[in-house]
Order: sequence, then C-alpha cells, then structure tokens
Amino acid sequence: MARTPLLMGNWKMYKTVAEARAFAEALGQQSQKLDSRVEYAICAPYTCLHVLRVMLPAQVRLGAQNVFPEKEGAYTGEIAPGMLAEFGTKYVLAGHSERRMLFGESDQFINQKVKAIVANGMTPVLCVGENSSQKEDGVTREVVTGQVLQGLDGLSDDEVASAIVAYEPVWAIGSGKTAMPEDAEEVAQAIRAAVAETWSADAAASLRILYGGSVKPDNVASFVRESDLDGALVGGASLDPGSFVAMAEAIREVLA
Ligand SMILES: O=C(CO)COP(=O)(O)O
Repeated sequence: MARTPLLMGNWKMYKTVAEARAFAEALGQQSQKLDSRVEYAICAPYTCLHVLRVMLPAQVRLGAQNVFPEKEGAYTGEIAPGMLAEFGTKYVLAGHSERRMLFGESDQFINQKVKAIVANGMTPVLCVGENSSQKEDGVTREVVTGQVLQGLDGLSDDEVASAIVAYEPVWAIGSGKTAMPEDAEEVAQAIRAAVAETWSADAAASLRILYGGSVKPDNVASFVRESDLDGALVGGASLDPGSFVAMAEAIREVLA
C-alpha cells in the first residue's frame, strides 16, 4: 500500500494566537502550492488550536503536542484525549525527546498516551531517537526499536498500520546538524523490520515514518527521497509560513 507523504510542523512552545492567525493567513494565501498528494499538519500549542481550526487551509490538519492518558479527573494542568478529539485534532505527538528528557516521561507512560490517542480516534505520532552518547556507543538501532516496540505495545495490527513514528535523533534537534539521509533510512528499515516481527509485514509496510531534526527547505527532499521515510517532523523551520511552503514545494518536486 502506498504511504501518503506527511509534512508536519511542531511549533513547540512558540506562537501567540495573534501569531498563529498571521501564519494561517499567510499559508492560506499560498495554499495552491500545497499538493493534494501530500498531507500537512501543524502541532500547535493548545491555545492556538481554535484559530488554526478556523483559519488553516483545508489541506492542513490539526495536531497537538501532548495529552494525558485519562478520560478526565483531578489532573491540574493536563488535557484529555477526548478534549483534543472533540476539537478536530487529528494527530497527537507522544514521546517527544523534550518530554522524555525535561519531564521524565518513560516508555510505559508514553505507551499509555499512544493507547489513549488511538482509543479516541486520533493518530499517534510516536517520537523516538537516540542521544549523542548512544550514537557514539553504536546502539542507535537497539534504542530506537526498543522505544518503538514499547511505545506501540498493545496496539492491534491495524492500529500500528495507521500509526506514525517520527525518528528524531536527539543530537539533531535544534542543533543544525542532521542525520545523513542514508543513516535515517537504515534506522527506518530497522523500525519496519521490528514492527514486521512483532505485528505483521502489512503493518510494517503501512506505518508511516517521518524524519525529524534540523529539517529545512534545503534538506527536506533528501529525506523524503529515501524509500522508507514518508515525510518530516519539523520544529524551527515550520514556524515561518514561507519556509513551510518552501518545504511543501521541495516535497512536491520529489513526487513529480
Ligand atoms: O524536535 C523537532 C520536531 O519535533 C525538530 O526540531 P528542529 O526542526 O527545530 O530541529
């Protein structure tokens, strides 16, 4: 089954509502440059979701950056999956390295989030990646496949098939350094092999895998060209509408 390419922005803790509105307006003016063979999404701060839902071009879907894996309750400051789903959120990140490192999220907690996202009809984007010392130690595959298997644990074949994994080497995030596309491709192959063994060949072939870490308009094509990479999860370069559109155009050229 052919996998639809996906360009996903992760705004992290950037943009006020006014700034999000300006972004959506600017993107709307260039929406003819968004190719219908590609999916687009923005994972925005919660306060921006409303204005984006109203103003983003129809091709661009809503994403959230986090969720708490309970239906409701006394969890001050958290947000429930049903609240995001009600809002029209399609994608939810789980296990971003910033949350693993700064907020101490474990693979088990991330797995609870993934299950809650799926149970509420949304698509989990499970973020995985090795840090620089793990890279130096040559254990990237073990680390990444371990995170994938634990993050997706308990999902059915079909649920895995429609999930998304974002491979984001921690050392490449916000650093201006990227993985070599062929190295990211090898990691993506290892992820598919592990998924095929644990679930099925069909699930492994359908699962979408994104690369993330210092993706920019001038390098996004080199990742999307790799046969096991289906798009990109982009932080800094997704904040500017011109650069978001430039990445969309670079992906379109790969498909042409
Ligand atoms: O963490 C990332 C996306 O989730 C990557 O961030 P940068 O694109 O800013 O390196």
